[in-house]
Amino acid sequence: MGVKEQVEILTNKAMDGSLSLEQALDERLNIINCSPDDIKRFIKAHPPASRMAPGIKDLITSLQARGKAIYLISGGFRELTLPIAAYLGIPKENVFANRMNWQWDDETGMPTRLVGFDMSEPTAHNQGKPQAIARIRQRNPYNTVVMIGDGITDLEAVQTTGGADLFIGSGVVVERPAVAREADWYVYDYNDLLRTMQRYSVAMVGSGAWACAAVRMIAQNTQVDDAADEFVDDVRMWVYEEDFEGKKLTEVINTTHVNPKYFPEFDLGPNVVAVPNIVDAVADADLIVFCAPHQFMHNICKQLVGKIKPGAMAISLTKGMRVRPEGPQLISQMVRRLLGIDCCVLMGANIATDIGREQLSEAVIGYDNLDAAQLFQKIFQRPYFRVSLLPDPVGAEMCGTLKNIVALGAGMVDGLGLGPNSKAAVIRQGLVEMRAFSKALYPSVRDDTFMECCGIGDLVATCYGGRNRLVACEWTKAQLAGKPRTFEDLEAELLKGQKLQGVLTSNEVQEILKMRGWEGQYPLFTTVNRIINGYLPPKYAVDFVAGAKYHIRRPGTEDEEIVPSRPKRPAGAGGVATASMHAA
Ligand SMILES: NC(=O)c1ccc[n+]([C@@H]2O[C@H](COP(=O)([O-])OP(=O)(O)OC[C@H]3O[C@@H](n4cnc5c(N)ncnc54)[C@H](O)[C@@H]3O)[C@@H](O)[C@H]2O)c1
Ligand SMILES: O=P(O)(O)OC[C@H](O)CO
Repeated sequence: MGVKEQVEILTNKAMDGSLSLEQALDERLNIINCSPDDIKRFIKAHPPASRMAPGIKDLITSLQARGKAIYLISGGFRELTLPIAAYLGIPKENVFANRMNWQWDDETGMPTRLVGFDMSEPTAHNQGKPQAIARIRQRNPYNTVVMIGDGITDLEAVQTTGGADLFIGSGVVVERPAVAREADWYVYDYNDLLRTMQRYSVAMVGSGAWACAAVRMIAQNTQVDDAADEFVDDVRMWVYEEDFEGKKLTEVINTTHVNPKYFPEFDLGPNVVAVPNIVDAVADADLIVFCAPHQFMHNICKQLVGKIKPGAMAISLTKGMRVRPEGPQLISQMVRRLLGIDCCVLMGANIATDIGREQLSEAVIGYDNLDAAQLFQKIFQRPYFRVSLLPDPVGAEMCGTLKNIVALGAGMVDGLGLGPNSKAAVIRQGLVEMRAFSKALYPSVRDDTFMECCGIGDLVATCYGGRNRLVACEWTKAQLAGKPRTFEDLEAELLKGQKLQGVLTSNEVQEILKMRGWEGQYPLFTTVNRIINGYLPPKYAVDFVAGAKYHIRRPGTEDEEIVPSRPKRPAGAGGVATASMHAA
């Protein structure tokens, strides 16, 4: 009988429990009696790939992709187990196996002859596997440890206090009746495990330009079918139903895979399913992406109360906030409050059409729950869309909200026909006020967040290429031409159904500034607000310090009136500040 057969017999005796592990090791030592070169030759002749049970590599890859830690605990030898671990992508610090003790050559310092085993390794003894698991648990606060194996010594892992919580017996290579009898679950094919692992279903709530660009990326990611696939292919998208050229918009999207009204240039993908009923759209979703204009979000959330799958997680891409008598509320806070689920945010310099064109863009996921953030990162990350994680969700969302006010100022600069220096001044002051206001409301907000793509990055992109900038620019030109138009009118004409966030946000933020007596500390925010409400002419966009110095007076009427802060100076005509007031 050859060495291989003799070792196999001993291994089987140890695995079916008829020989103690210590005895089996001793006897193996006598049989093997190998040198380091013998081991090298063995590994070369029998590379790890040739020694794998079918399906095990895919199973491990898939578990790791879900963030599960994998350990290899073996009664075999470390020298032979490490190459297998490397092949399976298991870090060597996660390997427990027996260590060989060598005789060393005094001259060369090289190992020459096997002389025994390191008996301090838990795997050198019976009950060694539960001991190894106990060590793992001491070092890591895992909630659940599952042992998968085919031997009695693997089964012991679950029969001992402090060991594994569940044992899955394997009959993939060899079936041992005692193991099959006692296992919590017994499989003959690792693909059975793979198939039963949870896959996450994703829903998008919203169907405007950014919602469509985002769902297109998600659908590209969920469509990938490989061992690491964690997501159901189809993505359900709630569409606020409307007619488009005589047909229902949802029908048009489901037949053409394009949203012709809000994102006309781009194919969303065959796996995006437009759903007109919001409850149907999210009912089965594990991951819910909110991306609707902020003014609709409260009504949206109210419709979903009690309709969300237990354990679902959310992310908000919406930029804006809500102001209630009891104080401000960010959209993610509203989702959390009304729906009782975790909600991260995704914020960045993300102009929808550029992302549709697959131009490089950056975003952060602001999170409290790292596991949720990592899952969401997987559904958004594309080669052209770099997503990083930021543990400051409030800071990120405040950036996304407030930059829309600054973008109005930047649009005014453009409408006034001024150049980059003036716009830079508005952007710089805007960033200062964004940071100050965010920290004043939420002291935990981090300074560094404003240097991220959700801060300065988004501010620059929006002030040069956003819709708020565009509409404010045209509004300013109309004012200067003496043919004033309203923001609503220009929004409808220029954006064709898309929604501006900046004007509402400016009014919402100004309400907070007024309530707290902070207007003077935020001259750009205050001046922009006064301009869009007709109290100051657009030229104050670059003279915001002066613009904010006017007091608002309520002379016994509901109407606000702007007057200069220094009463003796001459005022302009009527209640609206003019250039002559500023000259004062
Ligand atoms: N467009 C962008 O480039 C972009 C980029 C980043 C972030 N955002 C933010 O994403 C959010 C969503 O913007 P968008 O670009 O996806 O939308 P959008 O402005 O392009 O479209 C408006 C959407 O609102 C929907 N709608 C209209 N009336 C509604 C109602 N009563 N109730 C619910 N929905 C209604 C429309 O069907 C449409 O889907 C906003 O907060 C925006 O600031 C937009
Ligand atoms: O087009 P805007 O002005 O709504 O801005 C779009 C995005 O917020 C840019 O990141």
